Amino acid sequence: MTPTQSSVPALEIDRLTGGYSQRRPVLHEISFKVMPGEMTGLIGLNGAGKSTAIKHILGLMLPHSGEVKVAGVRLSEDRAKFRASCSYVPEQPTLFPNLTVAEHLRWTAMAYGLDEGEADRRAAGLAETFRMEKAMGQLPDTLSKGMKQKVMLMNALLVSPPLLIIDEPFLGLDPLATRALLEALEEARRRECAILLCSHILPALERRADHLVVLHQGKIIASGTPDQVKEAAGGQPTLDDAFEALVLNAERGGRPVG
Ligand SMILES: Nc1ncnc2c1ncn2[C@@H]1O[C@H](COP(=O)(O)OP(=O)(O)OP(=O)(O)O)[C@@H](O)[C@H]1O
Repeated sequence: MTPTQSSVPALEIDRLTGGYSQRRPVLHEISFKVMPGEMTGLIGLNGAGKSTAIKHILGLMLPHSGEVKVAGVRLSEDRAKFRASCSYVPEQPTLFPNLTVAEHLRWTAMAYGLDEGEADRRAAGLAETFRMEKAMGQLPDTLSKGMKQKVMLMNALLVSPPLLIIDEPFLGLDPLATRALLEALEEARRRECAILLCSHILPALERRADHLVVLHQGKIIASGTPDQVKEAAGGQPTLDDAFEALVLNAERGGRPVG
């Protein structure tokens, strides 16, 4: 049987061991999948290995062993397709100093070969969603930190790739922008976009994520739905409580759960 598009994971990580040196890997045999239309939260303490995992997913670092597939393709099989299948919003916005907000969106639409009319329509919708209509003609230097982050998010959402990876999106955003982002992510999911979201703001993930992957010292110590993770942590009432219990358990040498 030929698999349909939505039966192919947008992201599949299989027993990935990796990091900055062969002698001291950061990640140890991590495995998880994100299906089209799903949102997975990747959580862990500072230094747990989340950014290192993202670098492997983006193909910026190669596995020591195991593999990463994006939309069913390994980096070594088809570099261009692998790279075009995911879009990444880093924690620190990186914008072109000489392009206005509107020009960033136009440039992204051109780079990804989007239909011009459709891209303009989506860009206008995103500007409205993020309350950025009045800022469309401004250069990055004249924008606030949160507005710069909105530009990054608008560019990623304009493309709507099979896999969208967002690192700590909530920190710089005001409450309306946070709500707008969550709505825009729901809309992206309806278009079968898979989302991997790294954040230390656990209540948002508890409410919105389909799955969670809890990383500690480069190993997955729990995974599953938010309810399964809370249950695995001894029936904790909130994800914050569950996370703390799981980390303390792992530090006492407890077995991974989930
Ligand atoms: N460029 C690097 N060279 C060598 N080691 C690194 C490098 N970047 C990170 N590390 C190490 O890799 C481990 C995982 O770091 P990583 O940045 O993946 O953590 P993180 O989970 O993203 O943390 P945070 O929540 O603080 O962003 C840490 O021990 C860190 O010291």
